Amino acid sequence: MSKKEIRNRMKDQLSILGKEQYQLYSTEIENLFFRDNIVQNSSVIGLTISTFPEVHTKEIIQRLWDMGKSVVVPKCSPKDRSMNFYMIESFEQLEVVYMQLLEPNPLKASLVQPSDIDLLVVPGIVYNKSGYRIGYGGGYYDRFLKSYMNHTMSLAFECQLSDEVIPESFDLPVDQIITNKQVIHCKSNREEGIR
Ligand SMILES: Nc1nc2c(c(=O)[nH]1)N(C=O)[C@@H](CNc1ccc(C(=O)N[C@@H](CCC(=O)O)C(=O)O)cc1)CN2
Ligand SMILES: Nc1ncnc2c1ncn2[C@@H]1O[C@H](COP(=O)(O)OP(=O)(O)OP(=O)(O)O)[C@@H](O)[C@H]1O
Repeated sequence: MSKKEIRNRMKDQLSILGKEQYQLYSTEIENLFFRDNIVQNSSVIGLTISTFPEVHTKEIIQRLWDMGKSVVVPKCSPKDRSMNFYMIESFEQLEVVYMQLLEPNPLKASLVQPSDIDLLVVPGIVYNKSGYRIGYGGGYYDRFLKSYMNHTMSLAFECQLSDEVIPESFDLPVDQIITNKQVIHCKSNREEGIR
């Protein structure tokens, strides 16, 4: 199956997830996220503002703020498919300008260098256990990750795992995936050849 077919099939599967299950699983992932050592030791964390059926992030962002951590979110540049991360202290610093996604308003938020982001939460639609993923097809994260050297992690519903994800030359894997059931250490899976 092609990347596009795998992506579309998963989108269909996720779209029928009931709101209650969506909330329950998202909260389970959120709780595992906050128990994680890397999360606890990171002060600046990059996330996207989720839209259904992505694992919820607004609740996570609010809890990070409550803990005194810094939250940075991406603004996309469609012309060169690059992203810049801005620090937000409130959801009022967000606006919709691109693809109906909430992004930081650069007039209301400050730009942060990638090297200052301790942990980056990478969005996606389908993942394998070695951390390779299929996203929305923009290639934004594939490009960004080339020069991002700190910790990476994805949040996913257990049903988003599939061994059908075959990496292409430009794909870069995440270090860890947190699902509603488990924490997957992708780096060691890659070393052991587990897909
Ligand atoms: N909530 C959330 N925010 C996010 C992401 C995400 O996955 N989730 N992104 C994760 O990367 C970035 C935005 N990703 C995007 C990916 C694709 C397209 C886009 O233009 N898609 C075209 C098809 C592109 C193609 O075929 O090459 C389209 O849908 O028409 C836009 C944004 C940043 N913000
Ligand atoms: N590092 C890169 N440099 C240049 N082009 C790239 C790079 N990475 C990906 N691309 C291009 O971007 C397009 C989208 O890539 P892909 O289908 O892997 O996106 P995705 O992983 O689903 O999206 P995302 O990374 O935004 O979550 C592809 O056509 C690919 O050729």
